[in-house]
Amino acid sequence: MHVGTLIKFEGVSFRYEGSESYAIRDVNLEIRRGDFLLIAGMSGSGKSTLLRMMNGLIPHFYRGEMAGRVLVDGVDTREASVAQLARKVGLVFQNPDNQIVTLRVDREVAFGLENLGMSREEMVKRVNYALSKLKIEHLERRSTYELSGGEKQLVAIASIVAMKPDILVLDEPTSELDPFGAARIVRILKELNREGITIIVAEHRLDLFAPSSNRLLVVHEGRIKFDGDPREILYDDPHSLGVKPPGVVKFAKNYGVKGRPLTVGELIRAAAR
Ligand SMILES: Nc1ncnc2c1ncn2[C@@H]1O[C@H](COP(=O)(O)OP(=O)(O)OP(=O)(O)O)[C@@H](O)[C@H]1O
Repeated sequence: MHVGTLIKFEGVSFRYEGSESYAIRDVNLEIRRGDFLLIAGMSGSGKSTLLRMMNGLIPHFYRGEMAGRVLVDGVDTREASVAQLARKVGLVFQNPDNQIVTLRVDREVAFGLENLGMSREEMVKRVNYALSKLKIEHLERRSTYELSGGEKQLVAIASIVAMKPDILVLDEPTSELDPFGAARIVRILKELNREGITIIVAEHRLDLFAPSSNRLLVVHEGRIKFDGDPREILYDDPHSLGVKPPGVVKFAKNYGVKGRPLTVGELIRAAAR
């Protein structure tokens, strides 16, 4: 294993119980410390399944047939409990309603910390840290029932950020958010990444996430079909893998702009050259 490898998949396949086909097929993958890894692919391609294998939800909670092994910081996920893995890998669920379990925002953000046996003083610090990182201090005393879908998504992320995991895994974190809210999530994740947290995010909104990612993985029918620089696949042949190229890419190709820009800013600079 390379120095700096945090998560390693070795010949991993998984079939959910009751399902005839494999959701993940023979996946080999190394995720390194500091990566901002974006996972794309059509609906049902296996993105959520891959993420569930990174924190042990598979095989500990989801039943099925698994081949190969997943190592998190050198530990086989089959040999560690989900609670142990949660100290390293924080997973934000696709649907915040499946994650939020308490009635008030501050309690929700503290919930995971209570299970770590942390002092009250440290817990208050962590809750404040997470609320301020997500810029949702104003929601602190609100009932979780009164939150909008977007607010719930931010609270769900804050409750994982409070645990300060080495690796933050997010399954479509912007599904409930408008473009401004989604751009805010990208900024927050970028900041966390700069602070040393490894970010892994499954998303359909490539236009927002690709510019911040150092690496893009395209999953197709349970297999990794591309693993590399986002600019490469988005400019070469995204359609063959069911990936919709961002508007900037379409524009740059139509008008022959060089330099493979991914953001409007890059596009303008490239066009001016
Ligand atoms: N809990 C489950 N039980 C049985 N089959 C499942 C379960 N979860 C996912 N699957 C199946 O596994 C395959 C991969 O699904 P997965 O949810 O990993 O894809 P995805 O790329 O995350 O999709 P989406 O973008 O819609 O979230 C699909 O065929 C799906 O029907």
